[in-house]
Amino acid sequence: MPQETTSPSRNPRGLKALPSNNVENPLSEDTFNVYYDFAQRKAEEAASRRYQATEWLREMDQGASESLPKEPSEEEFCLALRNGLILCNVLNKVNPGAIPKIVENPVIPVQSTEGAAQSAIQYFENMRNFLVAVKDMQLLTFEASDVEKGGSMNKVVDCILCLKGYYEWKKAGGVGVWRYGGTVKITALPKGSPPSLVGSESADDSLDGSESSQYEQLLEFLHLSNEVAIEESKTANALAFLFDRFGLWLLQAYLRESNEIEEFPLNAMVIDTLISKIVKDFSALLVSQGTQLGLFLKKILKTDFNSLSKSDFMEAISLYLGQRTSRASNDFFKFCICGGKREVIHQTVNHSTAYAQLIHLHQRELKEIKLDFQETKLGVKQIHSNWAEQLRRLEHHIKDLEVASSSYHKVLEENRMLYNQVQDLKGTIRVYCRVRPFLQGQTNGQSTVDYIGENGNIMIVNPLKQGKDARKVFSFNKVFGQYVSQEQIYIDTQPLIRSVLDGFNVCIFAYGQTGSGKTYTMSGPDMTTEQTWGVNYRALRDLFQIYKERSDFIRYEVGVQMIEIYNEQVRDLLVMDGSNRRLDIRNNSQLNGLNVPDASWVPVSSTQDVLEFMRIGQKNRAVGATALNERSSRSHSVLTIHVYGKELVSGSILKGCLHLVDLAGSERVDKSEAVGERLKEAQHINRSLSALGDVISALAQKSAHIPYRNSKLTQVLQDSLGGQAKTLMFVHISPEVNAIGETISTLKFAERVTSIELGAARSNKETGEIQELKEEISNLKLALEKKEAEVEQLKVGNVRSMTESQRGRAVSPFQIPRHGTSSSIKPGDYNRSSEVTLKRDGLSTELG
Ligand SMILES: Nc1ncnc2c1ncn2[C@@H]1O[C@H](COP(=O)(O)OP(=O)(O)OP(=O)(O)O)[C@@H](O)[C@H]1O
Repeated sequence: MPQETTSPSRNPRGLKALPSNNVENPLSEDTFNVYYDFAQRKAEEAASRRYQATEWLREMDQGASESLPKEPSEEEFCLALRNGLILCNVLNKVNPGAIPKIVENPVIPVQSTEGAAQSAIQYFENMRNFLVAVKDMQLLTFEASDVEKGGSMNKVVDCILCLKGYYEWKKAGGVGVWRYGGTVKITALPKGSPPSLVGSESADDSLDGSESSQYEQLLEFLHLSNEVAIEESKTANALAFLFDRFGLWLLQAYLRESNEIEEFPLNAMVIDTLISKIVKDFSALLVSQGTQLGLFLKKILKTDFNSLSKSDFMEAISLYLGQRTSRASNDFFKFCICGGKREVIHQTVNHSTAYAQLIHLHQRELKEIKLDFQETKLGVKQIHSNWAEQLRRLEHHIKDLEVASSSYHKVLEENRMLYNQVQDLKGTIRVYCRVRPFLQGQTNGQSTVDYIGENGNIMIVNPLKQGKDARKVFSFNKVFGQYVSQEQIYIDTQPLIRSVLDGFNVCIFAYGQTGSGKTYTMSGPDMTTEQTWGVNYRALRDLFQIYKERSDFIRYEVGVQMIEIYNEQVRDLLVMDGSNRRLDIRNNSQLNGLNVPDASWVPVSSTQDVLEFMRIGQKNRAVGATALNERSSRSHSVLTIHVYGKELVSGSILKGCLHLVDLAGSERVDKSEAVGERLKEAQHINRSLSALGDVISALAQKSAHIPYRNSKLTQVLQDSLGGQAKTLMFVHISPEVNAIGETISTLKFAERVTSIELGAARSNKETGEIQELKEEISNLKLALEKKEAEVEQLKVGNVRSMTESQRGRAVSPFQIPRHGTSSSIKPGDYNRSSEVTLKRDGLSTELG
């Protein structure tokens, strides 16, 4: 081991730049030690590189192994190489023919003066050739003065090691450009630059020769040449290490990615491809890094060199590193924010600054979020309390509304009652108007109904007319729009049903042109669901309900009749035998309250009973087809419910009847385009409806004579139109434009009806005494009749006729038989004929 590397007193390279221990520059012991350690380390590294160069020279040249010791001192090394012989021989081995002629004088001991002179010649010749050849090969060179005493042996060592590297690369079959130490070197020199400043062949094109020279000078200035070389080799190692890691990570990542593939084709080709990809990426990365660093250095080198101190340089490097770090941190942030994989970051990035900034950013964001959260919380709380307040106010308001609404309903109810009472007192006929909706399949075209008011007004618009004539307002007791339910229609009718059980006569009839909805209102579209039940069924349901409620103090008997007026003939609809007997109408003196006493009278005790008979009646009803309506009823149907009640305590008798009338279509004859039988029907219908109009007109004018007898219809309804009855008319209209004529005439007729005052209705209630007296009179009358008949028979000796007059009179509790009413109801007979039905429904037959 040479002495200079072990002895601290020896300066292997002079250490001229290191501060010496002199009085002008006194150093503390610590500082001195630091410098000393540094100098020693440098000397050791320089010696190690020198030995490396020596070893190679000895291998390459026989002469070297003789003249150059294995581990020469710097001086020995310099002496051995000074004549350039070894260097030229070695260079010719590396690059045969590089030096065509080598001056090979016999070796003369260096101590002799002659030898020194010869050596000087050799030195000039050989050294010059060597340096030129090395320069031509674009390898590291040195200056001729470097092999003199006091020259820089480090440069000589660098040159030899560079040559060695080149040689080994070449021997290994090196292709392309060889880079010394694998690092980028400053090579390009301007013309005329001293050969000593030649760099390696790897060029950084962005740096010009002067910069290159400056770099060398800078390194010299910093006394870092040697250190740089060491650092370079360290960097090379580090890069090699990084390369390995980077490459292996990529490899790992690739293999991990392909985890699911069972049989991974790890053949040579795959490995080669992978590795070459990694190398490519890594090289690109290095080149870009190198470029950036080069730019940075250029920036520094462009500054005034003389004013650049070592600390300035270090500071600049720190600045650069700082900038790089912060840029990397930013990238790192972005990566994190973009949702990069954390574990990957932990593995690959160790940026404490980045973490710190990230944490800082997160904390700041957290703080902002917390503030936002607090604000939102407050906002929500505020909204909540506002809501609660509003809710309280709303509840209060709703309660007020409930109170107001209940009072309003009470007032409404009261109004209705009062109104009905007034109507009752006035005895006016109540008229309700109902508008039929457009039928299924009809397009909801223009409606003639323009407006329906709350107070019973309806405005009809005639699209065929212009100006004020186009609109006409009619007033009724109530107007029901197209979508009013059956239930709502019935509500105002309900009080009338109670009246029937109180002994009043009530007549409800439906008026309107064919297809305007009369049957719909009276019977409903079908009987299957209670929801669609018409007025008839609802009325009967209520009637029997009240009947039951009062059963403790009034005993009721109820019977029904159903007749049809067709072509001015009255027909019984409850016949079971299909007979088509013409029935007579008898008014005024009917003690039993039957205007058509010969029609079947059927006792009933429940809604079901009535429904059953109504079904029979509907079946028997004459139905004909016209151009206006396929199923046009061309007759008036009258369902009459007779109620007889006896108050159990007082014995008073109550007699009421309810006429439910479904009139035939009210349209004019010409409209129905009927001929023959249909024409006859239409004429009869028109006549009866005209008669109805005449009766109404006469009643409205309070005429002395009311022409009831002009039609069967007015005759049947006489009690309900003029007497002490309560009458309600449902007038129906269709909304279609083509029905406008009929609609207006219907409404005009109905308006006339509204104006009629019949006077206050009267109950048919008779006290027990009157009833007894009446019965007595009746019995006396019967007895008298009997006597008269006997006398008559005795006179003519016709005993047979007498027996006939006594036979077949069925008497119901409220059916006081009249002389000559041989066709009065015989429930017994009826029961016999409809035995099956009656038994099933459990009908009372006690009236028979
Ligand atoms: N308020 C309503 N809602 C729904 N459909 C109705 C309404 N009124 C009537 N209709 C429908 O209109 C058509 C004719 O009605 P409806 O038979 O009751 O008329 P009409 O005046 O009794 O006829 P006709 O004089 O021939 O007896 C029927 O299909 C019926 O279902």
